[in-house]
Amino acid sequence: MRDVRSGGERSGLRLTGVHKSFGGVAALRGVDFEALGGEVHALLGQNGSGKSTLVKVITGIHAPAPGAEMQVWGGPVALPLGAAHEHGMAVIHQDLGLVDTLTVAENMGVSSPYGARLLAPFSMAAERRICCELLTDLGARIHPDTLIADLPPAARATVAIARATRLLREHGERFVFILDEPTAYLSADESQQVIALMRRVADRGSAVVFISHRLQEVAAVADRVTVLRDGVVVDTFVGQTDSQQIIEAMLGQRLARAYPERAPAPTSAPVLQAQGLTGARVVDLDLGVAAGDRRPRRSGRYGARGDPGAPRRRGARPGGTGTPGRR
Ligand SMILES: Nc1ncnc2c1ncn2[C@@H]1O[C@H](COP(=O)(O)OP(=O)(O)OP(=O)(O)O)[C@@H](O)[C@H]1O
Repeated sequence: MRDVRSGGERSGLRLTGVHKSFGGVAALRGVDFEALGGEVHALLGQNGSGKSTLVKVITGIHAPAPGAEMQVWGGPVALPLGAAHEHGMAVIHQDLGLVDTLTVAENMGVSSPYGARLLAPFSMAAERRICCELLTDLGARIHPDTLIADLPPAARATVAIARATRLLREHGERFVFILDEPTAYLSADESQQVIALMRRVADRGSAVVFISHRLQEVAAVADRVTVLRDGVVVDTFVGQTDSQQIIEAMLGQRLARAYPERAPAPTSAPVLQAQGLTGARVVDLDLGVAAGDRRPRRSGRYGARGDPGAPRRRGARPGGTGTPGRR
């Protein structure tokens, strides 16, 4: 179902009529998007669907074509936006941007208003106190003198959000956080903790935009899901999300068509068979291919690109997330 009603007073971020092209490539084509305070709003789409471009328009990195409008907490803002943090908005990127060799409090200090102004007096004691206050507010018990390098991933994400809050609250009390694939390289346990963190942030009144390719996580936390396809918002799902519907919206076709049922396993004898193959990217591989096979039967570890056994490259999407990539 498509839902374009304004959230009224709860509207943390509202964009209408966003178009953005790069030369001949139309990255966004008339996008409307709204994130409400108190909600986690997942922004989904296949690679190249326009998610990053939309975030860059929101944060002022890209200027949209004339005609686009944006409101933050109900107040109109001029586009292209100047400094997003002055409007209470922060993007938390995958790498979090923390300095591993500094402590939690020092990281907060680096991006504090004092840090930014450089000339203003800086008190480490005050920084520690503020740090504890912000972390406690996020429900975290992290000592301000802990080195970032010694923190587990979910705690680091908490510090990144606390640090952003440190800066944002200079400009207001209500915030919009955009988390760009924060769980992409985390284990299931760690991801759960980051998801719980997002929930807490939203429950404290902020609008949280969650960009992810992991549909199970989206289903676990999102109050609304907006799907972009080829630069167009094709659907917004409210409440309980049905992964199949979301995938179909992302693909633009029924799943049955996109992934037809596999042909029954061939019964004929293999025309090619190999056992115990080992090489640069293959370990003890048994392989059998029969006439009519769509996929060879195999066992052993196979390190080819795209295979679940392959070492994951940075930037590659983990397999088995339920999200089909563009093929
Ligand atoms: N700076 C740019 N110059 C030219 N084309 C661009 C630029 N940025 C994005 N595009 C194009 O705009 C379209 C949308 O890209 P965008 O990066 O916004 O998609 P995305 O949904 O964020 O993808 P991903 O999940 O891979 O990050 C793509 O066709 C992309 O190639």
